[in-house]
Amino acid sequence: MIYITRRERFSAAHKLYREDWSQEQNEAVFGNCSNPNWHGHNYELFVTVKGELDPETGFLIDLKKMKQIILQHVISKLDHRNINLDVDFMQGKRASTEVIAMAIFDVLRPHFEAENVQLHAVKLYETENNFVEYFGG
Ligand SMILES: Nc1nc2c(c(=O)[nH]1)N=C([C@H](O)[C@H](O)COP(=O)(O)OP(=O)(O)OP(=O)(O)O)CN2
Repeated sequence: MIYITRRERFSAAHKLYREDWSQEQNEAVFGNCSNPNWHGHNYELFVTVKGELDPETGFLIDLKKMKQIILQHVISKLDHRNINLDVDFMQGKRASTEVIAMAIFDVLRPHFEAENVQLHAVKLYETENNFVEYFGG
């Protein structure tokens, strides 16, 4: 079993809030991340897949293919977008780093399975100090 990781980046706006809470409640729980007029992050995404090497190529999966899957299904939907409003796979979900990482995992998993590799982990940095790792449910 071997693992390979591709890094991508995207910039996006979001806020952390619940519509069923007052602004005061949102601020008490989410702090300035609940600012009504949004705020942005430069996210860094690491996607790791695992499987067996193809002895003919020495590849687990062609990194160009890996890049294309991540760009098509994730980055193109998130980059320069509002995560709360614009992103189909985030509708009805909280835009926390944890939830975004889990949603990205669920989006990507079938596309890598179709390439005969297993999605191992999604690591998502929201800031240079804060990141989440998700290994599937
Ligand atoms: N469990 C979570 N907690 C928080 C999340 C989250 O996604 N999951 N998100 C936020 C804010 O959106 C934001 O990421 C926090 O920003 P900040 O604290 O400013 O992060 P920095 O790394 O820049 O902070 P330093 O204090 O400079 O380390 C809050 N909580």
